Amino acid sequence: MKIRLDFLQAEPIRVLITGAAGQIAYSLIYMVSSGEVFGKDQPIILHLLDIPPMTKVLEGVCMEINDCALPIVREVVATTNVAEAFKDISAAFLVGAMPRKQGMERKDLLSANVRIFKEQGQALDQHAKKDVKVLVVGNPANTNALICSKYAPSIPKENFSAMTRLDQNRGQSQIAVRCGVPITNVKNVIIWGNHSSTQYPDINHAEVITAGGDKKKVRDAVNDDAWLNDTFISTVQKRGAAVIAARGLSSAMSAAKAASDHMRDWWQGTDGRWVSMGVFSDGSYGTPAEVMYSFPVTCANKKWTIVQGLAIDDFSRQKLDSTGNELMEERGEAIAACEA
Ligand SMILES: NC(=O)C1=CN([C@@H]2O[C@H](COP(=O)(O)OP(=O)(O)OC[C@H]3O[C@@H](n4cnc5c(N)ncnc54)[C@H](O)[C@@H]3O)[C@@H](O)[C@H]2O)C=CC1
Ligand SMILES: O=C(O)CCC(=O)C(=O)O
Repeated sequence: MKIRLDFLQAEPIRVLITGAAGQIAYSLIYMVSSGEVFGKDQPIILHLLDIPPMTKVLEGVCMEINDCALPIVREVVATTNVAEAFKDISAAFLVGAMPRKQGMERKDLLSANVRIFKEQGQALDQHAKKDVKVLVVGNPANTNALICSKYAPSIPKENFSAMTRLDQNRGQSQIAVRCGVPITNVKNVIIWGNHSSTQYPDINHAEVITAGGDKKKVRDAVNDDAWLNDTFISTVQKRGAAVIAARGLSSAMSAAKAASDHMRDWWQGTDGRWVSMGVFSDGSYGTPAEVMYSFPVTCANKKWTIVQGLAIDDFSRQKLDSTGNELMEERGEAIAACEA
């Protein structure tokens, strides 16, 4: 499919979405193609990858992209060929993987999904641009991102990230509802660690503009430590499972929105706002180095920087350590699965 619009001057960039026939991609493709992520003046060539049994579904998705008549979409490369999918790409959303079913933990997907990310790491290494920005969404996202980067040694480790933005959005939304304010009034909710039930949603540095217009610490505005230290944390940690129980399918619309938010902020910058991203840990805050740990970061010039100097109390310390331990365990299992 080709749509050519001569008035768009910028050179198109190639953007890959894997799992393109799946449910997250169904929302994500539109968000990316509407200009939300890379900018309304940035033409794109969409690369869509899925597996051969999904070819017909992928054809239907391509028909719909055509029918959306999207000004920035110059071309669609829909394929089941990994080399073609990764050729010359500048950004990748690695969504394609098996989702968990009711009763499973995300790490139960590890052995099935980690091999996909080994293969795609190798494909990035061989075919993608060296400054490609990679967002891993497929679970277990942090460890899949680590494996992807391990098998793409020619691409800087800083170019790989895992999605914890959905958890951040969930946390901010819980606080906004509790305080009775719009979501835009809440900032600096942090997700530390793994995108799993050990993640630590931390409000100790978060602020809210209250309904009365005052800027307050979230802890003071909510004024209910029992709710903040227990119900809030477990609601965010278990939100994915709650959606599966309700829908019979895992979160998709909200996951696509979070993937768009994550890549947009990385690409276009956060202007000082903190966002949470799973990134290659340098050991900041006493976390294990060389795992993909979610930190608060700011982004500028297409680079992320970990927010430093935050006070970590004993309650938080224990939670940062426990999710870090899980990531180290996953790393060991994933490397063993890739080498088997
Ligand atoms: N990090 C996060 O916050 C979130 C992560 N997820 C994860 O995202 C992943 C995708 O979820 P859905 O879109 O709902 O699943 P889905 O099952 O609807 O779609 C997945 C698609 O990936 C394709 N696929 C499988 N293996 C592939 C491969 N090797 N290459 C390319 N495509 C492949 C499948 O054929 C399918 O079309 C799951 O692992 C899910 O757990 C979902 C929500 C949030
Ligand atoms: O919970 C899951 O395993 C699927 C989707 C997900 O990761 C989430 O909703 O947070």
